[in-house]
Amino acid sequence: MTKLPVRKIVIAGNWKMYKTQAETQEFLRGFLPHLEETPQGREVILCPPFTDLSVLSKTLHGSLIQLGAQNIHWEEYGAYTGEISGPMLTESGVRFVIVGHSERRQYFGETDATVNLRLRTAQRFGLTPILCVGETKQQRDAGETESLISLQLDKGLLDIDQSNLVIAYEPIWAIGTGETCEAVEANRIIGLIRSQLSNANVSIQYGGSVKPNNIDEIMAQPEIDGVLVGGASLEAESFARIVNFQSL
Ligand SMILES: O=C[C@H](O)COP(=O)(O)O
Repeated sequence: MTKLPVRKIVIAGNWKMYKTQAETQEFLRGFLPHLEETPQGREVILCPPFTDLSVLSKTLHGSLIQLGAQNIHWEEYGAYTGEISGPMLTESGVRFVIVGHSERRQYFGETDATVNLRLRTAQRFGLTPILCVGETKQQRDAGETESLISLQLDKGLLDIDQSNLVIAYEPIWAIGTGETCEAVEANRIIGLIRSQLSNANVSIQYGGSVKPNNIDEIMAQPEIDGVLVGGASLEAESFARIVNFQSL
């Protein structure tokens, strides 16, 4: 299948709970010059901790990089200690938000129902959500990958506008482990995800131990429209190599 031009290439760095503001400035000094070599049409997103959003928003104004957040609450305001709202994010210059990352599901009790609420709210405030789905090693070994992902999509995407959405397939066993899912297998699962969508033009990323040495092969796969990068997005040179991947 040929990639349609309407499917955007979306490359996002998820910094998780890494980088102070000073470290962020240092990263940008090393990273920004590399964007001069970035081919047109690639959407580059940084999703830092909340405390870095304002500083990034000011520094990145007018650059190719878009800002993303790692979470959004479904209420506009209220007594929700530790959460953040849509208006707070948009005021900080945020355009994208990661929803349903496996670390949120595993450590913070995120369910498909709360994922759906967060997705709806992100869209209500004009943000583009990046919905994460993926299976554990145990679920893969039990042959449950396809049914699990199908359920995550069914419940997560209830009443969601698929014209303003990015999906990330992140097999949990490949996150932070150095064990990448074979590119061909990631392509197969992403094809299945696409077949379940009402809008075939949704950009679908792969995430899980994406590195400079495997990015070209991953991006050569016809169904894969981008990557969601954890560890390798923390270092300027390695994230620059990923953003400036070579088409095979
Ligand atoms: O959101 C990013 C993913 O969790 C991937 O993390 P990783 O690249 O460190 O494996």
